[in-house]
Amino acid sequence: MIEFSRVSKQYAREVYALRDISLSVGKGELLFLAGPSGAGKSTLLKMIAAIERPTAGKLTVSGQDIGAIKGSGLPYLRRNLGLIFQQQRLLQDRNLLANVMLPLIVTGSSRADAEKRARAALDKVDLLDKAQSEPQELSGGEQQRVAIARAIVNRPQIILADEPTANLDRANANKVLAALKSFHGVGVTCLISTHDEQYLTGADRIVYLDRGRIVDGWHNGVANPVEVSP
Ligand SMILES: Nc1ncnc2c1ncn2[C@@H]1O[C@H](COP(=O)(O)OP(=O)(O)OP(=O)(O)O)[C@@H](O)[C@H]1O
Repeated sequence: MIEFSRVSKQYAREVYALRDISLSVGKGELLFLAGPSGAGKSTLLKMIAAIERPTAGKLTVSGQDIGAIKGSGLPYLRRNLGLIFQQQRLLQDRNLLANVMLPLIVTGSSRADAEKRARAALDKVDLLDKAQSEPQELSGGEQQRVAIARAIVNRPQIILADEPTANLDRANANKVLAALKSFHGVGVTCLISTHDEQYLTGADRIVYLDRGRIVDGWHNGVANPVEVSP
């Protein structure tokens, strides 16, 4: 479903965020992307959403070639993606229900249908009782769970979560990960990035990045020297 074939991303002349990445992610897989700050995790996730494009190699997502996708193809691609990125803050002057309804309203759902589905999404992240609260009344972990509800309300096939546990204590981080894993449990493909090794225990599949390359492991902030990427 997601296929990186010798993909590189070069931002400036000397800045390679990703180098020669080959990676295949199947439908319904749960994959953790690990690696220290600056390893290229955000860039890799942004490329799947065509926010950034490869500068070499080929990336396909659900059969679409990301390097070749035109502006008119982006809404179709992104309808199938649930994005949980740091930059996408919640609207502070609207309650949780309105925040989660928004992606449905902008894609033309009726208010009644949007409300029904937004309530179901809030229920899945265990926040239905706070539907009328405003974001600033919530803890960081609760805000992150609202962001998950907003990302999944369109029933995407793929969820991309960039450091969803950043700035959370262990208990809240575990709740956020449990919410994400529950969507994986119903067949959604999930890619989750983290620079924090403690959240990787029990993960089915971990891809370690270091300085833009896939490496075979990474412990206490240090990459194992053997590279598995060609
Ligand atoms: N828009 C950009 N322009 C130039 N360089 C960039 C840009 N975005 C990222 N980079 C560089 O690319 C490299 C990889 O960055 P990226 O944000 O993908 O890493 P990361 O693993 O997600 O790090 P973090 O955990 O800190 O978010 C870094 O050296 C970064 O400085």
